[in-house]
Amino acid sequence: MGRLTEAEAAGGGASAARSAGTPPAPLPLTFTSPGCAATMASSEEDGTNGGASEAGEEREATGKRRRLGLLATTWLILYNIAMTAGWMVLGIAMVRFYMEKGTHKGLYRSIQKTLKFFQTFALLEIVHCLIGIVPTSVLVAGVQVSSRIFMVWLVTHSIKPIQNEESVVLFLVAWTVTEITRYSFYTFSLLNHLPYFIKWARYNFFIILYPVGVVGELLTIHAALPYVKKTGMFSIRLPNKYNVSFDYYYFLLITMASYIPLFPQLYFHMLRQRRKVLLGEVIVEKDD
Ligand SMILES: CCCCCCCCCCCCC[C@@H](O)CC(=O)SCCNC(=O)CCNC(=O)[C@H](O)C(C)(C)COP(=O)(O)OP(=O)(O)OC[C@H]1O[C@@H](n2cnc3c(N)ncnc32)[C@H](O)[C@@H]1OP(=O)(O)O
Repeated sequence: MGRLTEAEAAGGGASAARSAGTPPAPLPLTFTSPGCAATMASSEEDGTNGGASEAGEEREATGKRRRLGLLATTWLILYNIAMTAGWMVLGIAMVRFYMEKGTHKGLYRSIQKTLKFFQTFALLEIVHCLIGIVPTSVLVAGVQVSSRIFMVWLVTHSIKPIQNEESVVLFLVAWTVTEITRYSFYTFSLLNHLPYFIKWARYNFFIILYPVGVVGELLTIHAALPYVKKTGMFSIRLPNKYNVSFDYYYFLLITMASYIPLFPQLYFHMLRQRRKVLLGEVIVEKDD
């Protein structure tokens, strides 16, 4: 499978696709698409003409909202507002804590309830995708959300001795800035009043924040390893009546290793989204 840039799609690429008997890919993928894309890679097919005039974009957005339905749009607006507010509260609490105490020690403890609530609430993103009210790939959303839930509940919440690690602050800051930007981007987009700065921030901040967040997460899991090994927490040893064994220590090692194939997929997905939205590049799959 090859890919066409916008210029190719407009000219030779599109005609090549036509002459091959393949109709050009429908652009853009709308909210009425049947559910979510099935694979991470397939999410790149949803080309959008980012180079269209503002009026065209607005018409397109309005059309999209109409097709999405009032109920789903209203729900998404409320959801995104709530999430923006939640992550803002978290961000302000972190800044206040640091200004008052002058240390990061105790910071996680002070914000953990808000963090757990809003990060767990983000499970709805997988639901949104499954029921087809957002066009994100269910795999992309699933990997993103489940890795966060794992970090919050099965690592940071469960392993108290690591809660004061600097690496926890690293991923908390990366997550918080990202989510305030991301949810406000969705909110303003749904309201058809998207300031350019928010759009720019949504598709540029991640370039630094994604690796920073991943480093924070990996260092935190790494810091947890000695404790997990010593205590044998969440592990099941043989012999037992079910004849099964599970070692959380090795599970953590495997999880760390799984970042190697999975993180680049998410990162490149975001780079493709960036090219599409900021640079107006249309990526069209063509048959070889
Ligand atoms: C059980 C053990 C599990 C262990 C797993 C281990 C896996 C390890 C690998 C994972 C590493 C992850 C690390 C991560 O946690 C670190 C960080 O997050 S650090 C901070 C930086 N992070 C980021 O920048 C995150 C970037 N990620 C995202 O933005 C999303 O999660 C992602 C799902 C990747 C976004 O993808 P999406 O395809 O949705 O992109 P867009 O935002 O451009 O949206 C596409 C279209 O969908 C519409 N949309 C999406 N969501 C909404 C919504 N809530 N409301 C309204 N509309 C929505 C959006 O408007 C776009 O529409 P259109 O194309 O029509 O304009």
